[in-house]
Amino acid sequence: MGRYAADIEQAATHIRLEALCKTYPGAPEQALANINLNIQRGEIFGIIGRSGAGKSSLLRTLNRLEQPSGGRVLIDGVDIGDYDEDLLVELRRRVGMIFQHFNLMSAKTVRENVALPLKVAGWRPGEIERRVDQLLDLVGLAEKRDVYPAQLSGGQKQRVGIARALVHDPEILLCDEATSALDPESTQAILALLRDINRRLGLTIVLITHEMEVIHEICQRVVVLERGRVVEEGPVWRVFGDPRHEVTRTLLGTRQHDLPEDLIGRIRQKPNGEHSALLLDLHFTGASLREPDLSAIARTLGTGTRLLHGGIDRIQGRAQGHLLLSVDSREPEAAIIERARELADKVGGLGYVAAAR
Ligand SMILES: Nc1ncnc2c1ncn2[C@@H]1O[C@H](COP(=O)(O)OP(=O)(O)OP(=O)(O)O)[C@@H](O)[C@H]1O
Repeated sequence: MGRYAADIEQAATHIRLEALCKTYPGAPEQALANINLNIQRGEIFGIIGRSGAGKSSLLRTLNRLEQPSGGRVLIDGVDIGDYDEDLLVELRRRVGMIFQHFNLMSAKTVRENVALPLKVAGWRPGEIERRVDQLLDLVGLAEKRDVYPAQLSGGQKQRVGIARALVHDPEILLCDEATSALDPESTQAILALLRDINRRLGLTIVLITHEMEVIHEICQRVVVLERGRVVEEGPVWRVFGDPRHEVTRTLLGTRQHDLPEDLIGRIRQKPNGEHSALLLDLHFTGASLREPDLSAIARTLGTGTRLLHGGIDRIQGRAQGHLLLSVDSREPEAAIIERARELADKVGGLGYVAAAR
């Protein structure tokens, strides 16, 4: 992670959305309904939500590819809603964009693809050459400058897309599912590149994705949309570590702690005789910055305590996750949970399992 959420919170607002609404002609529902958001300068900001939640609509209002039906989009405090054609051309140079399917011209070489927006802007050939070389160096594609897109891997194509998006030295980069068409290795490489240009160029990056790993890897803050509304927003460590809205929990489903089948089969609501152990969930949300202290767990819960399932992940420098323990004790559940509170951010009993002998 580059900057952590605390630093980002102190940065200046770069993009501000005020009561933003979007209704498409003939559509029964609003695609965006009263969105209020601040995106800070230099942060990597993620937008997630189910299909049709309004992610693309939101992203596309930031460079006026979509015209809002109501509310305002302010960039550096300036409302872009009244921009005329000339100002829109200038805006789209300040706000670069990359796409899932790269949108490259297949009949043009890498160099020509990157050069095109500069040509359109009337740059002189010598200046174009210098700028294109500089950008291809930045994205690590200098040796591919004269090949055609068909000869490139997906990751390399996206590097061309990134170089092209950076030609006018934008202050904002919009990423529309930029890694969704890539294999895991290329995804990692593109994310590393985005992180690198965010740091080196101070770019504000706004991305939409259905890949939660992408948010986990590079975003500092994330917003969750549902039916055009913001249902949850916050630092990634908070939203991922302690999701509050059901939609967020569903989206994070694969990352969340799920009980394995065999354990589900063994859980009883009540202790079953002598050999029942309480199944205790220690949840580390990241809020307290605490890390699981194994000796404290053993001291507090007793030496008969076993780790059955779970694990700890790290997001933005915070340990997060669940540890599922079986606690072999005759004490009432409430007393065990009370004592366990000092061990984790949240503690809960999930039932009873047969104690190990
Ligand atoms: N050009 C359009 N005309 C009419 N309705 C549209 C148009 N574009 C989007 N919509 C509708 O607006 C809503 C939000 O769509 P949007 O594409 O912003 O969602 P999304 O979260 O990006 O979805 P996905 O993840 O499937 O790409 C959906 O109900 C969609 O059907």
